[in-house]
Amino acid sequence: MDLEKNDAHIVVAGVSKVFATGGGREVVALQDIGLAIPRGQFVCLLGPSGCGKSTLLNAVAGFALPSTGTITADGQPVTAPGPERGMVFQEYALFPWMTVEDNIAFGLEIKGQPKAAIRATVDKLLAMLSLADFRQRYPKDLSGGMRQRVAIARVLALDSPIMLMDEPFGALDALTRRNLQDELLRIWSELKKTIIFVTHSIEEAIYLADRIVVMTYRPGTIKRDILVDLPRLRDPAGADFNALKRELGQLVMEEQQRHHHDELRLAAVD
Ligand SMILES: Nc1ncnc2c1ncn2[C@@H]1O[C@H](COP(=O)(O)OP(=O)(O)OP(=O)(O)O)[C@@H](O)[C@H]1O
Repeated sequence: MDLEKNDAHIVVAGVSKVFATGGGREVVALQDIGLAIPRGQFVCLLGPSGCGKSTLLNAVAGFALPSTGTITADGQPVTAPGPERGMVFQEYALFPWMTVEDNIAFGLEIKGQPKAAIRATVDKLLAMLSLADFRQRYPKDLSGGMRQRVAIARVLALDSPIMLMDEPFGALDALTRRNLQDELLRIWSELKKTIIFVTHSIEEAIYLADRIVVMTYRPGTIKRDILVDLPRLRDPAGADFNALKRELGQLVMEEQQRHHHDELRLAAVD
């Protein structure tokens, strides 16, 4: 384990996060989370609403630091957002007044890169994400799937070795979602990123991940940490896929029920 930790790209150690919710009440969103993520691993955080997936991702991103515990990326403590950790949100965080190419170029311009280098990177990413015909469009004139391609290209432009993705495909229809999952797998295997990907969807987690971390509902802890060794591209209709889907379904259902009971209890108190 120590060897694994020394080699890990991201290390989360003893992380807890407590939110004060007013009236002296507290929510323990995360409790004693420990994870060592090797370079290049594709990790999915899976669990029902409220189990702390986004809280954990935001802590790794440096947006909201843990109450206790430490997170390191490449051996460096995470104390703020940084260029080595790119984030893709569910809601496409694009600038509506900028074209596709300007959205992708934005981070590079901030970094002060020369114009020719920016142009070369943008062209490469437009081709990689099949956006070349859309470079002059504005976000409002794009479908949800296309917008999310631009959001991914924007993070890739910064060349972050770590990609943090918070339900990035949650708002897309099934077909577009599968297309983007396939694109992401292709990009991941080509660029060798380390990815932490939050999802509610068991099928999405099995389709994408090397490793699935199932979380418990309040306090958010690690319920199960599963390595997925099914060959890629995975077949959602396959027997092994479905056996794992059933196993994970059971685990997630238990936590969903705890969520449900908690809501009933809180409603009774109010
Ligand atoms: N800023 C905050 N203040 C108070 N409580 C919070 C805050 N952010 C999150 N929480 C609580 O912490 C718990 C974990 O929330 P979090 O959003 O991380 O869960 P999640 O698993 O990502 O859920 P979802 O899938 O719905 O986004 C929830 O009970 C939530 O209500």
